[in-house]
Amino acid sequence: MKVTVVGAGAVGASCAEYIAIKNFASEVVILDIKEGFAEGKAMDLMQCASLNGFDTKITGVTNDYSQTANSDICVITSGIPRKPGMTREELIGINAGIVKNVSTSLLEHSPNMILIVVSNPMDTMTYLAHKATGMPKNRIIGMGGALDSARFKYRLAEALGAPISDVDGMVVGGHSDVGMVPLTSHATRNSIKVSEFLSEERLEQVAADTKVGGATLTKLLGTSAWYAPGAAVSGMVQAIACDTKKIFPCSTFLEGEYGLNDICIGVPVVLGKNGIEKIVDIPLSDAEKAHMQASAEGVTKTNGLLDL
Ligand SMILES: NC(=O)c1ccc[n+]([C@@H]2O[C@H](COP(=O)([O-])OP(=O)(O)OC[C@H]3O[C@@H](n4cnc5c(N)ncnc54)[C@H](O)[C@@H]3O)[C@@H](O)[C@H]2O)c1
Ligand SMILES: O=C(O)C[C@H](O)C(=O)O
Repeated sequence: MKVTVVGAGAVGASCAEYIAIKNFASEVVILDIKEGFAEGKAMDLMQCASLNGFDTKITGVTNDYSQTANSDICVITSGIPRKPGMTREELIGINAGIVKNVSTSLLEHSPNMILIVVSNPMDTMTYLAHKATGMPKNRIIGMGGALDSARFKYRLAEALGAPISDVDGMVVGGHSDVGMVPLTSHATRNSIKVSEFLSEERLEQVAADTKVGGATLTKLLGTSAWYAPGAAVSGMVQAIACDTKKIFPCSTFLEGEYGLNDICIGVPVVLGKNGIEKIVDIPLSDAEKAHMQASAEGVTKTNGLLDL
């Protein structure tokens, strides 16, 4: 199993590290445009191998796509992150050109790859990769919901005073400060609905804190987060590589599901060796349906800024 990660920055390196530590891939190639940067990150990570007990071979390359040839899974993390006070959508001007270029270069050398898009604004970048490469929709997957759901579970556990392992919950919709749809009505603590433990007001606060999860960290860190994003990507890569059929909320091209068309947005999907193996249609409450519709309108507006 060969995995390529484009972008050796904060998220790309974190993702490569988690993939290596989980020890399911034979090879990880990290590619960056900055001379020597990916080579340095790869060498540093390889020097963790004996300490952390993994056999994955990690190599770094400067913009040489021939080294990514025949990758099974490719991850795009290249592009600029936001600074405090910015929205993800403001990154489109620079990141669209990068994602278009990177996705087509990857496809030239790995025609059968499954592509995971991380760069922001992620739903629009996933849509762009779809249009730029013409790849089948099951092989282009945007990462956002897996991270947002991890943040939702963190906030729920905090409010419940419960261990995170006791909590389950999912966030669908667009990966943006306003577009996320935390599915509070489906969230549980050890199969008991969280509404049995928390007031409506407290649950609204949990949802609000979840939606600004990325912005909160960006304010604290001065740039956007990387540990949980890297862990979220590595979980998705593992599900595909090991054909686990686990369900993750992912951004995927919709053709009528959830009443939406010609858009990539977060919905629950089954991940396996073919990428997105099934889009899972779950019943939403009226309020969740309305949030999903508004979220889709926001993503469509951002998609309209693309030069396709
Ligand atoms: N979808 C999500 O949930 C999620 C989570 C975290 C970050 N992000 C996004 O991921 C992106 C990366 O974030 P980061 O914190 O790692 O940024 P970073 O600045 O640390 O790393 C980005 C890397 O991309 C490289 N790069 C730029 N153009 C390139 C190109 N054409 N080819 C190859 N490499 C190129 C840069 O040299 C840099 O090393 C940002 O757009 C950020 O908003 C998304
Ligand atoms: O917040 C960001 O800009 C980065 C990422 O999308 C995140 O949610 O951490």
